[in-house]
Amino acid sequence: MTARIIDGKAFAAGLRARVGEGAAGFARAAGRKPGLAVVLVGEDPASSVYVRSKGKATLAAGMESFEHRLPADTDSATLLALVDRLNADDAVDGILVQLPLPAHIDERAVIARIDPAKDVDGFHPVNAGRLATGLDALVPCTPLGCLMLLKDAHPHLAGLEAVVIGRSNIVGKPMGQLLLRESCTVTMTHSRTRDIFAHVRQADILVAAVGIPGFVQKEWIKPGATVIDVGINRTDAGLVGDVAADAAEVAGAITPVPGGVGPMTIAVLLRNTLVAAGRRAGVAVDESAL
Ligand SMILES: Nc1nc(=O)c2c([nH]1)NC[C@@H]1CN(c3ccc(C(=O)N[C@@H](CCC(=O)O)C(=O)O)cc3)C=[N+]21
Repeated sequence: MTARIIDGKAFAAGLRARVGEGAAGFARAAGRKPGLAVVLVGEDPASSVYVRSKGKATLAAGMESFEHRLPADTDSATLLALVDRLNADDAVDGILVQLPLPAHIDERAVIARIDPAKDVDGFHPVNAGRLATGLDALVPCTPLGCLMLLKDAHPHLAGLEAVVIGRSNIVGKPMGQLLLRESCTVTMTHSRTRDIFAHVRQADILVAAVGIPGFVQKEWIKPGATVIDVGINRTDAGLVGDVAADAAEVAGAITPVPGGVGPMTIAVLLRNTLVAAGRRAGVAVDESAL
């Protein structure tokens, strides 16, 4: 058997189109477009590419894009002052500060400074806490994108064994929360987990977010499992995921790299911006239609 390939690129295109319709409806009701501000400190080439594609996707969805590029030696006070200005700017519904930041800047302090209502990355402790306690939250884009792909593949997630590899605040932890919210039995594994394959082997649903190319081996996969590969690793062989390519011979369904989770991250960012705009402006946005 060979796995069905989950087409994240196509799903993301559909989501972007639905967000575009929602953005047009918002604009009619509010008299302005939803606005997303993206802040990039320094000139990391990969980050620069992502920021440009975010800007293009934002405009294509009928939203305003505000790009702020600051030099690599920008000090914390300057960056925090920019965040304060964006927090106060009524045209800005979403704020994304591209990570990682240069080492001399305290990332946590910057994230904590963003108005939680504009935190479209869902990284602010208030949003993390709201997600964990079952309140309406802005949810991190990558794990929410993974969940959308999973729900599409598996209308009934309740009771399934889900294993997450990786415990970052950006992917692993919120992914675990989302799967728990869907009533999966969730196992969180990480670099210190003993006999990790013995856990992975139980997984009906596997989400791999470790950042090690080909870390998950074919033999670890339960036959028929749904595998979401969050890894985007640049190697001499090109972009590869955290799951070995031959795992597709065993899995029931699997996301490719590229063309899987990556495109979903940007589409969900636009979704979160529309949701934030609706909540801020008191304009009804049908989140269930997204
Ligand atoms: N505050 C913050 N929020 C982020 O969401 C954030 C960030 N910082 N820093 C960098 C990472 C990375 N990221 C990606 C977005 C899209 C693709 C994507 O579209 N990938 C395509 C193409 C990959 C390629 O060709 O490079 C794919 O997987 O098919 C990948 C990675 C968002 N990030």
